[in-house]
Amino acid sequence: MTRFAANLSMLFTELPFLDRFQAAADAGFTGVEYLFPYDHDAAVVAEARRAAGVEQVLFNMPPGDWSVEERGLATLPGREEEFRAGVETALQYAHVLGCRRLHVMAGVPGTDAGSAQQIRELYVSRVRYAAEQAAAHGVTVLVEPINTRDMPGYHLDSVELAREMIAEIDHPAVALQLDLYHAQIIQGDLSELIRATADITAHVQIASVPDRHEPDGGELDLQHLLGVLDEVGYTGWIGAEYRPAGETTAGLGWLHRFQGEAR
Ligand SMILES: O=C(O)[C@@H](O)C(=O)CO
Ligand SMILES: [Mg+2]
Repeated sequence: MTRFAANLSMLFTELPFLDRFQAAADAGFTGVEYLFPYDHDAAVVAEARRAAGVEQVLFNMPPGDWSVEERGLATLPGREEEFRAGVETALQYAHVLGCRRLHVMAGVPGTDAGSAQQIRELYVSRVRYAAEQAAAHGVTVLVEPINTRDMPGYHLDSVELAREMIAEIDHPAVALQLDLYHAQIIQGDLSELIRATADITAHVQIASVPDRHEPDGGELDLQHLLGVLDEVGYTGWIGAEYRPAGETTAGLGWLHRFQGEAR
């Protein structure tokens, strides 16, 4: 049975954050993910999760100052202390929330961040550090290629680069977060991509392309993609990370259709 997680940063935003857990459960989701829990006390978020009876699948490590377009610290020189403190905070939340996956965002290094080689070395050392800390807590650190139309200048802008980085970091607690929405915009050829990355993929996300709405519309064929994930033996979670075209529950026909099918 395919397991779908509601991304609470995008779904059920009609409701306050803490109410979205129950809304996701009521809609039929068995797991949740979101970008950041840090505006709330970990115990309060954990109680919302527990009361709703959903699994905490994923969230992101602190990204720096989101309001000034910082999108992760892993490639930003001179932010070592903040990066390490963020790893610690994220692992504390993961412990309280019972979460086994943390996304570490690469960041937008900018033109004054150093040479390509220096940025690469910094990225490798920071993600390796996060993985070493995470492994001690039974947590896997994920890296996610993001398309630069949505996030201009984002460092990890291709799946090929993610594979190279994972190989170079060479730590069992690092894996790929394969967001099929970004991957379609970056390169397409998704069936082959799912097959080629099956050995390193620990989390998948879906949305329609190009609008990032419900995953059963636009240029992707969700039924086909779920079939390929089945074919390669993917048994992990699939995050529904899209902006609903209208009210969230009104657009959940896809969930009922695919969850209802014995897969
Ligand atoms: O795809 C996305 O945007 C997210 O998965 C994320 O973590 C960064 O915004
Ligand atoms: Mg994503």
